[in-house]
Order: sequence, then C-alpha cells, then structure tokens
Amino acid sequence: MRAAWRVASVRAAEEALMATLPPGTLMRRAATGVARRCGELLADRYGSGYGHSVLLLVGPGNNGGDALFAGAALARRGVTVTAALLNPARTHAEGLAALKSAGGRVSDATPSTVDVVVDGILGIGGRGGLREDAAALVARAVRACGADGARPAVVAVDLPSGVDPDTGAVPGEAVRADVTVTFGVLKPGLLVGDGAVHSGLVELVDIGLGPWLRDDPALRVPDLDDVAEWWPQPGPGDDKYTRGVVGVATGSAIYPGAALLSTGGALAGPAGMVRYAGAAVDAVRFHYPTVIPTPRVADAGRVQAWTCGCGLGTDERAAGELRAVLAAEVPVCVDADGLTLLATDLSVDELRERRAPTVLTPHDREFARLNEGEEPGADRVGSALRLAARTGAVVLLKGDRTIVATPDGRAYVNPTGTPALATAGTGDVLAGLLGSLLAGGLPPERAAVAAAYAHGLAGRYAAEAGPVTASDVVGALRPVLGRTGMWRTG
Ligand SMILES: NC(=O)C1=CN([C@@H]2O[C@H](COP(=O)(O)OP(=O)(O)OC[C@H]3O[C@@H](n4cnc5c(N)ncnc54)[C@H](O)[C@@H]3O)[C@@H](O)[C@H]2O)[C@@H](O)CC1
Repeated sequence: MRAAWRVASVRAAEEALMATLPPGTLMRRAATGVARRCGELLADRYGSGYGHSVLLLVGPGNNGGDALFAGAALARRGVTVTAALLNPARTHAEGLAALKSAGGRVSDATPSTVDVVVDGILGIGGRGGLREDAAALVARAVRACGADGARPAVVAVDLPSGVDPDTGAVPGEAVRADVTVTFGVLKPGLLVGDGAVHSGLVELVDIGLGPWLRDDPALRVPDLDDVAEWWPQPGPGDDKYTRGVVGVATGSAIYPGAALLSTGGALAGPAGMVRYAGAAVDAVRFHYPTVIPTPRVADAGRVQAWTCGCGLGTDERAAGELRAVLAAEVPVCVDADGLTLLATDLSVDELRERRAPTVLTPHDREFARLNEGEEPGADRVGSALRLAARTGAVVLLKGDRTIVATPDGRAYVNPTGTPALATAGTGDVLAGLLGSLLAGGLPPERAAVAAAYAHGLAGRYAAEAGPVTASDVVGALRPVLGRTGMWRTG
C-alpha cells in the first residue's frame, strides 16, 4: 500500500532529517532525481541528451533551486540548458551559481528548440493558481518545439505548479506535466482530483524522508497485493452459507436493469449465495437461475449483508424497503436511489444509530443531496471524510479516482479507475460487488476499497474490446479476478 502525506508532515520530516545532514544534501538528492529523469526522456527521444535543449522555469523558492541544480547536472553532460527566472531577486542563489558554472545560461527569450520543459516554479510552498506572468511563461514554453518538431516533454519538480499539494485542487492556471518527479513521499495533490490529471506519471525519488515521518498518512493507495490478500477465498470446510449470503434490494418496474446489474456484480463476489428482493423478480429469475428471488425484503430470509438502492425508485414502497434493510443488523451498502431516500424520506443522522456498518456510495450529485446541497468541491478527500464522520458510515465517493473515507479519519484513493466506466449502470455493478464482499466478511473499509479496485480493473479489461457497457463490466469481473490472483481458488 502506498501512502501520501500532507505538506505539514513533509516539512516536519524534512526539518528533522536536514538537521542530521550537511546543508544542501536533500536538494542535491532531489535535483539528481530530476536530472536523471530528464536525461532518460532525452535518451528515449534522441538516443542521447547531448546538444539537446532543456528549458528551466524557475520560481522564487527551493522548488526553483531543485530545477537549477538539476539543470547544472544536465549541462555538465552536454545538454543545452536555459533558465527563465520568474523572480530574479528571489532566485535560489547557490542553484543559479551552479547552473552558470556548469555552462547553463539565463534568458527571458524562449530558445529556438525546447525538448524538455522543467517546471520549477512552485512546489509544496505554492498556494493558489499560477499568477499571470507565470502562466504566460508556461504557455510560451509548452508551445515551443523540440529538434524533431514535436512538443516538449514537461517534467514537474515535486508538484505541478498551480496544484494544491494537500487537496489536488487547481484553483486557476496550472502546469500540465507529462511526468512529475516528487521527493521523499507522495503528496495527496498528486493523486486526487484535478491535481492527479495535471501530474501525469508520478515518480518518487527517495531522499531518505521515510523514517522521519511522524504523522499518519493523509491518503493511502491500495495495490493488487493488498486487495488480493483481503479477498475472501472459500476453504475446504465452507458451504454456500458459511461463505456469506448477500441480499440485493434493488431495481423497480421502471428500472429492472439496475436489479440485473447489481445482482450480476454480487454474483461475481465472494459470497456463496445471492438473494434478490424487489420488483424485478421475474427478470432476475430468468437471467440468474442461482439467485433466490422474492418481491419484498421482509420475505427474503437471512443474509449477512445487503446492497440496497440501485434503480429502487423513490416512492413509498422504495422507502419502506430501505427502512427494512437498514433495520437489519448486518452491514449495508446504500447506493443511488437509496441515497436520495436517505436525504429525503429518511434521515442521514439515523445512520449513526445503526449497530452494523453502513457504506454509502454517492457520485457528486448524490453526495450533494446528503450534504445540504453542496457537492464535494475541489477537496474531495476532505469532503468525503467529513460526510463519513457525520454519518458514521464509510463513504465511497465515486470518480475517476474514487475515494473511500472512514468515520475515524482514514482515506484511500483507488488507482485503477478509468473514464471508460463513466457509463450508465456501472455503479450498480459496483454496489452489488461491494455487498458481496461485505457478506463475505470483509470490514466495510476494505470491502469498499477492494470493490472499487476490482471494478476499475474490470472496466479497463472491458475497454480493451471497445466501448464499455455495464453488462460488459459484469462479464469482465470474473476473468479479472482470476487473472490477477484476487480469486485464487482454482
Ligand atoms: N525543504 C526541503 O528540505 C526540501 C525541499 N525541496 C523543494 O523545495 C520545495 C518547497 O520549497 P519552498 O518552501 O521554498 O516553496 P516553493 O518553492 O514551493 O515556493 C516558493 C515561494 O513561492 C511563493 N508563492 C506561493 N504561491 C505562489 C503563487 N501562486 N504565485 C507566486 N508565488 C507564490 C511563496 O512565497 C513561496 O514561499 C519543494 O516542493 C521541493 O521542490 C527539495 O529540495 C527537497 C528538500
């Protein structure tokens, strides 16, 4: 599991580490990482960097210092390095001296060719978007061309300038990097929201910070090993009941498809049996002969977890079914219309009184309904954490980078999402799968993280064959679980 820390934690760790090292050591380590990456980009493009052109965009702080030292290292290897200084009076003096003595030059004019742009305008000390002069400089730089006529690669130093390091918010103009070389630890802003989109490929350079981090991470990023380790596997003594039974209370006369998709998601999960309760009994019986269908939650029999809400409708009947599900003392995943009902007919605060865990799976508009009309905004992690704390539920906030937040303050970002999943019904599949993981015994936080992870991979797998429908995602789940080793019972 990778993790990201906020600026305050990074600064404290840097300070503690720097006290043990000769001055300038960290900056040299950071700059070496940037220079190495730029050298690789030039070598990939031209075979070598010799004689090719790197333009440094240099801001007023240590981020600019990193860029200048990286430029000095490149210049020593024969790269033509030019530095554009945004604030000459506040430029990192030692960095500038190093660049000049290595043969680099300073100029306001954009060189005739630019193969790599190094963004050293702002790092973790930056606040707000790029100011006008900086935005204009970036625009000129990225319009330049390399010796081969192609656009320059953009390498951000530590963080793309204009991105908020703690939240990923991009309040104004910001650099769009192809690669971000970040130092010591990941920052949340590289992983969530618009910041993730601006960061491109994120590469971490170890500068020795790890042992000096004292706080908990602000954000965790699960990997396949985590999810595979958590995914419940049946043992030799198991039967369909001991593996967990999941109830799916979804769909309506108008939306029978939601019942099928959520049931399809549940069937791909680890539970040993799926019970369906709702208005789409006939459709479910026809498509999934292994599912036990009943029209009402009250008649469904025992389950170890419920998924409720996808396509359920928002009428009296639907509200009654959601109440019946929430009254059961088993984990519940509430999705879609269930979330709308929570905001209108039921009370969000009632969730706090449940004795079993609840997982809420809103997209932004559903989030707003639960949050007095306010969408998550630029700080998606903070918003999800606040809703989780207020409701006592685990919140899975859907998006390109889905976030999972717990009531006691832990947050995860899912790395497997794909825009291909932005299509009708994929959320129903996710909710069904999540319910199955809850029924299989996973704690709600892990069930939410694991469901998002597997669902994202299934979306990517389905997209390899062409445009994706939610039914394709259902079909992709089983092969993806098998191929990746999340399902290991063969
Ligand atoms: N502290 C350390 O030990 C290390 C820091 N390193 C580098 O140092 C960076 C942080 O350096 P700094 O604290 O000097 O901060 P930055 O270089 O990120 O920012 C410099 C200054 O820019 C100004 N500023 C903020 N927002 C602005 C805006 N929107 N427009 C114009 N000016 C703005 C502020 O006065 C700020 O202090 C890191 O991101 C990293 O690149 C690395 O060298 C590794 C070691």
